Amino acid sequence: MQKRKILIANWKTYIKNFSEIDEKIDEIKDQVFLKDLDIVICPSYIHLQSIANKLKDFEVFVGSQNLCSSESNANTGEVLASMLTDVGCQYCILGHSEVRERNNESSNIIASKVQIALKNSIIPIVCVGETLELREKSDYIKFLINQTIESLPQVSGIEDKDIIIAYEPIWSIGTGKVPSIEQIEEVISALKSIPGLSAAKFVYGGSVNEKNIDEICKVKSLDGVLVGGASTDVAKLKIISQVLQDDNI
Ligand SMILES: O=C(CO)COP(=O)(O)O
Repeated sequence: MQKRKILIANWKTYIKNFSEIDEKIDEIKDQVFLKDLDIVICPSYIHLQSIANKLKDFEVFVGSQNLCSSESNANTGEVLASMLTDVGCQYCILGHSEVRERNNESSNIIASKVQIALKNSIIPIVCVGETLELREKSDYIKFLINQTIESLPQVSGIEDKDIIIAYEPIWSIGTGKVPSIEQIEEVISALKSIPGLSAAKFVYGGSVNEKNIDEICKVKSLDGVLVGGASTDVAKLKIISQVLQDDNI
């Protein structure tokens, strides 16, 4: 059975002030038509509550870009999963390569964050991806399968849980370089072979924009896309959402 398609907008730190955020959300409400698609907006922590409030009666979801790996009280500088749930956050991006690299975050830590997200009714969007060097020099499929398994709590324990696996090759993020249909297909079908992920959705991220979304939609094993830069432009977001809905990827 085909899963409902999803468009995840990772706004990273592109949008810096509340007035710009307000404008974008109003534009999304006015212009983005949703029928056969879920849209998740992932702003920085500071803008999350305001966006969740603005989107309360509108069928667009809100996600965070990380969460704390602990649930205790003393975590200076962190945001707990329960705090995210409290402000209306339904999704969370975990293991993004920018976070893995900056925070030296291991897949084991990401696995514990996935567990915490699920416990707090947050759908984890688990990012995996290889560097260009790894793709050229070693068995990248084996690496990606291992990275995915290590980034999940315990594959047998997550069966039937709502989880999103995002394949984001690091060499494609923000570079304009997009893998071929065959290259995406190869990775997605390898990741889908991991036991226990029958309920999971699989999305692609890395330089997705309004011009290449038609081509990316040819990857029939995908359930959607994770978009960075282009998602902060509502006109582009609108085109991407329309193509996803029109095309049965
Ligand atoms: O990192 C990404 C989404 O999480 C991809 O970013 P770009 O779409 O800007 O390449």
